[in-house]
Amino acid sequence: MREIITIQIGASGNSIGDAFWHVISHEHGVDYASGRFQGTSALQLERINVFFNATASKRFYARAICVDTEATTIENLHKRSSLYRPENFVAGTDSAGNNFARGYHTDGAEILDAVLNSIRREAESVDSLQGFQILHSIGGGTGSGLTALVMNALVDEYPDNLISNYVSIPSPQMSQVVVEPYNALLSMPSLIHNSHLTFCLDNEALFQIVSRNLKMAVSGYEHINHIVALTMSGITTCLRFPGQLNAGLRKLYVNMVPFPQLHFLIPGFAPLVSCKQKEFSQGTVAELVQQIFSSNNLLCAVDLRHGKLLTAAGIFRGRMSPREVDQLMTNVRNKNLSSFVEWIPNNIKTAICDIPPRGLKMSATFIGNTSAIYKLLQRILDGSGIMLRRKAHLHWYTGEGMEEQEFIDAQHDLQDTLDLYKQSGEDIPE
Ligand SMILES: COc1ccc(-c2[nH]nc3c2-c2cc(OC)c(OC)c(OC)c2CC3)cc1
Repeated sequence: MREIITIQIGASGNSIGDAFWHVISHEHGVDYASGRFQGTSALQLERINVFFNATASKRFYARAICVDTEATTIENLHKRSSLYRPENFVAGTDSAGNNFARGYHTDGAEILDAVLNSIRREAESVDSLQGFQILHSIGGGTGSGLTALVMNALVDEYPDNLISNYVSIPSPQMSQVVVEPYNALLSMPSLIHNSHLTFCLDNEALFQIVSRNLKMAVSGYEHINHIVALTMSGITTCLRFPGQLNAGLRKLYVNMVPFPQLHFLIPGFAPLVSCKQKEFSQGTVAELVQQIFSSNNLLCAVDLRHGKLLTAAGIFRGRMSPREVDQLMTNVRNKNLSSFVEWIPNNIKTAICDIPPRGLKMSATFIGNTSAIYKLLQRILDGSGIMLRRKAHLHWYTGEGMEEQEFIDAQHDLQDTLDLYKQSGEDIPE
């Protein structure tokens, strides 16, 4: 079996992780609270080991390392569910204070060995590790700094394994901490050089989806985390259920990422409509196809029309005609050839799983590798650049052992990737 270890870091990473485990434990017939299997189909068990471990008493637990520099988040997880193994909880004694430097150099560094020991124990107990999925934000200190530290260690200790990241990206509209742009900027070198697949979860888009699509007041992160969890469930469908694809992270990477640096992926999900709109929804495949190519259903505040798709993947779930799905997806490509780069033929792939997500008859999940992502990368560059020019708040970082040069080096890394994405929309990058 090709097992994946989930590493959820910081308050945001653990909130996203808990929502993910809530969704996929139900899909696999596992009771979220107890870990007991209550499923009805062999399909739910066939590839359950990709994300879960089975205990001797036929109970299941999440193969998840839950990490934070302070104990509160971890204690709450422990109270919520027996899906998590206590030995996979790693908590520090002092928050990283919304500061990358404390997550990387001080408060995070103090718990790095404990994190790596938990990862090692899980890695040594699986049959054939395929890789990691790391869930974190880059606006806070732990999700940015400690994640970068852990990723540097992972590439050294597990050089042959895939690293995928689900990254919550702060929004200037919803900024909680003034130095979020610095933490996001400082996270980029590690994401650029050590992540193979970086799924971008842009709070700016997610807040819009909740207010505009779902017509709900944005109060907290519950709805946002559920949308993210549904999307993660869609992205991992082919890993978790048998199907026509011999699905693994590496095959997804090889087919979605034409150049190593160009691995910043935009997820989308459909349907994302309010309860009222659901009554008027036709519930057709054509509707799903239209929605997943609409910028309103993307989890990043970018417009697909402002760039070209290098590659795209569509994962359809529910009982539907494969012929109709293929025809509609082929039509999208043929009617919008200018929206796809010419230098990658056959750059759109569709997969179908007849098991729909909970509460839906059918759904579609989109993964786009588009040059339009440069706008999101530019937002991170601009947001940090404004403060850096004034050297505003730098003392919080230099006081923890960092140099201003690290900010400048991160800007150069990010600018290089941004330029490569812009170029990819015009021609084959150099
Ligand atoms: C852009 O063109 C292509 C993209 C992917 C593939 C491919 N080849 N082999 C696989 C896959 C693959 C496809 C998936 O979705 C369609 C997929 O689910 C996210 C998925 O699972 C994670 C996979 C993994 C297995 C082929 C062409």
